[in-house]
Amino acid sequence: MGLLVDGQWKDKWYDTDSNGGKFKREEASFRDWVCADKDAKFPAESGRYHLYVSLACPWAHRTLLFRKLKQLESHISVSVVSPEMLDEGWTFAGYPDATGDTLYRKQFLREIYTIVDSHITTRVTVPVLWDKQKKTIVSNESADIIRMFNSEFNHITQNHDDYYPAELQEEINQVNALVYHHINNGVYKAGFATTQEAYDEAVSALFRALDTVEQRLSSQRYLAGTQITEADWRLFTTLIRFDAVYHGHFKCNRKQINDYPALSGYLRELYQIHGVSETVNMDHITRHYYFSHTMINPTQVVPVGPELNLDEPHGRDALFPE
Ligand SMILES: N[C@@H](CCC(=O)N[C@@H](CS)C(=O)NCC(=O)O)C(=O)O
Repeated sequence: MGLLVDGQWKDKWYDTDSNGGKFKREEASFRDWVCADKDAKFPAESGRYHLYVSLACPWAHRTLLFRKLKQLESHISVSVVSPEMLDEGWTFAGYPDATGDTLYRKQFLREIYTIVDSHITTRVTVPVLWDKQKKTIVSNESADIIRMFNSEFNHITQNHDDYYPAELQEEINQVNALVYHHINNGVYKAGFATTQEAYDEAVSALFRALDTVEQRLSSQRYLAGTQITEADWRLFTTLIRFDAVYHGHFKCNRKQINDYPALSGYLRELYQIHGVSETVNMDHITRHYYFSHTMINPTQVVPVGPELNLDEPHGRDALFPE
C-alpha cells in the first residue's frame, strides 16, 4: 500500500495518527465525465473506454455491476488486478481470475497513473475509467462512473433501465449519504481505526445505520421504494463482503448480515438478479483483505469464512406482492 508523490512510489500505510486514530478517505483525483453528446470532451463511444478494477474492492464492484446491468460488456473492456496488494500497491501479477493489464502490459497499476502525468501526486486506487483514445484517466470515482454507465451509453446499448430516475433522486441522495458515511465507508472507519475511541465511534454508527436500513427494508422492497436504484447497488457491494470480511477482519462483529431478516433476504434477492453473481468473486475478496492488510492481520492467514448460502430462496416476493 502506498502512493505516488511527484511520480515516485512511496510505500506508506494510511496516516491515522494525525487524525486521532481515525481513517479518513481521500477525494478521488480524476472527476471528468463521459457524456452521450458526441461533441463532449469524453463522448460515449463503443470500444473507447477501459475499466481497471479489483474484484475485491467494493467501489470497483459498483462499476462492474453497472457495466453488467446496463449491457456495456461488449462496449467497455476491463483489466482485473491481482487481489494481493502489498508494498507495490495494486499489481498486474498473475492470480486466478486476474487478467493482467490487457491494454499496456504494465506491471503495476501506478504505471497507468504515471502515463497521465509522470509527476503526479495521488493515491493509486481502483476503479479507473481509462480513455484509450486520449490516453488518460477520465475518472477514478466509482460514484460518478456508475452514473455515466447508467445514462450516457443508452443510445449505444438501447438499454434504458434507469437506476437514478429524476423523481427519486432526492430520496436516493439521502439514502446514499447514510449508507456511504456509516456503512460503505463505515466498515473501513472501523477496520482501519487505530484507537479504541475511533473504532467505537465508527462501529456504533455502522450498526445504527444497519438497523435503520433493516427497518426500511422490512416495510419496503428497496431502499428508495418499489424499484431498484443505484442506492441498492451501492449498499449491495458492502453487504456481500460483510459476513466474510468486515465482520472478522474489520471487527464489525456486533452482528452478521445473516442475523438481520430483511437485509439478508434483500442481499440474496439482489445477488440472484441475472448476471449479478458473475460479478462476485469471494476468493479475490477474502484474499485481498486478509492477505494485504498486514498491519491488521500480520500472519496473512486467510480464514475459511462462513457458508453464505446466497442461492437460497429470498422470500421477498411474498413479503411485497405487486
Ligand atoms: N472514491 C473512490 C475510492 C476507491 C478506493 O478507495 N479503492 C480502494 C480499493 S477498495 C483502493 O484502491 N485503495 C488503494 C489506496 O487507497 O491506496 C471510489 O469510490 O471510486
